[in-house]
Amino acid sequence: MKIIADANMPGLEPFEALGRVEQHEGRRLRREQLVDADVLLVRSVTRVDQALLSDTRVRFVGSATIGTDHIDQAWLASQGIMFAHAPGCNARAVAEYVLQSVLLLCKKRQCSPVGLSAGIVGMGNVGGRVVDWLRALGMTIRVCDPLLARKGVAGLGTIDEVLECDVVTLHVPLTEAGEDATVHLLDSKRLRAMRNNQMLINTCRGAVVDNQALLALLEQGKGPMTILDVWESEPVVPEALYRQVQYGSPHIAGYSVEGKLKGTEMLHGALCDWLQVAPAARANVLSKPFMDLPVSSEDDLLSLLQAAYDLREDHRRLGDSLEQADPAAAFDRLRKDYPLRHELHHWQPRGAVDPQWQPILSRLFVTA
Ligand SMILES: NC(=O)c1ccc[n+]([C@@H]2O[C@H](COP(=O)([O-])OP(=O)(O)OC[C@H]3O[C@@H](n4cnc5c(N)ncnc54)[C@H](O)[C@@H]3O)[C@@H](O)[C@H]2O)c1
Ligand SMILES: O=C(O)[C@H](O)[C@H](O)COP(=O)(O)O
Repeated sequence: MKIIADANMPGLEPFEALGRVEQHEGRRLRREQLVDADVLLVRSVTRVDQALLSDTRVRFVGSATIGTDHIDQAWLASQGIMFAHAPGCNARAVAEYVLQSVLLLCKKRQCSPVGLSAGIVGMGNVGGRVVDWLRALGMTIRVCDPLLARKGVAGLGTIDEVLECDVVTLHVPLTEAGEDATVHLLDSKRLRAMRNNQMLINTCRGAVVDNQALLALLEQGKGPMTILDVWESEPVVPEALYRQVQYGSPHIAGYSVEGKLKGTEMLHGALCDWLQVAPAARANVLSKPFMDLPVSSEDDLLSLLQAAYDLREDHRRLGDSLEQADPAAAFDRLRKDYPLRHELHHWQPRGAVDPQWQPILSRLFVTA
């Protein structure tokens, strides 16, 4: 069996027991490279559709990502090609990014997040965790998720109610059709209704926010304080927009070691199920290193998060990449050569905990 996988996919060793693994650059993958492949494993930069797979031998496609907007699932189903992805794999990494973003923005505004309102758009794997963590931090929560509302989940608001909150964070899939389509969910009108003492964080997909409208607003000194991990024109990041946001990063909110490995591991499980073979036993988990917990202020919590991962570094690196001759290639290189970054549960917390900070810290250090 021939397995073609994205070059940025770690942890492929277990697949070697199932077939011959070849890695290729995901953004440049061509149909000719797949003609005699049986299995295709991608990340978000490969568009998987008829143009890529017609007249190939591929019968199983896996995407080691949460998002699936790059996959034409209807076409795969029509061809009887099995599809699997990795829901929730990097949700903790994204939630840690969002928590750090909230603390960074509050620090810039010289305010405390406690008592501020947080509006969460989309309450799935990531949004659900963000709701739980920001509530534990002492923020009041409003959520908009029309799909959950139709399933009977109570207490949800409308998008426009949620966009009134002090902090707005986006966690929806990118969808282009239907009444819940999310493309340009934050269009020019909705963005213009936001005040400049609000904060906006986008870690889902660039096109959920109309980037041109956002830039126009920010250039006039209006609009919310903004953090963008995702950009409408990736791998191109408009320098003007980068200069206007408080922090910007190259689509890496989910790039923890654990999140990436879990994505690959979930695909391995799905492929073994499909092949009806038992997955090989996994190696024992190593004991966890200690991390001291002197948290008695928001600054301490921010330092703790930044000891594991510092968003300001990603912002600086993205800025440097925009100075290079080919910024789009530099964007991809930043992602390919991304430094090792662990989720907080990689460490074992040590030391007395101030009761005020217990709710959030207990959530950060558990594995679930
Ligand atoms: N930046 C990154 O590295 C990164 C990492 C992981 C995920 N993501 C993106 O974040 C998205 C969300 O991740 P997730 O794991 O929470 O996905 P999920 O599928 O678990 O949850 C998405 C939620 O959005 C809701 N939703 C759909 N349309 C909506 C709308 N119009 N308004 C409000 N809610 C709506 C759904 O009902 C669902 O509850 C993914 O689809 C992916 O595109 C980005
Ligand atoms: O949807 C996701 O899971 C993330 O956006 C995705 O993992 C980003 O990383 P990439 O797949 O592009 O390497």
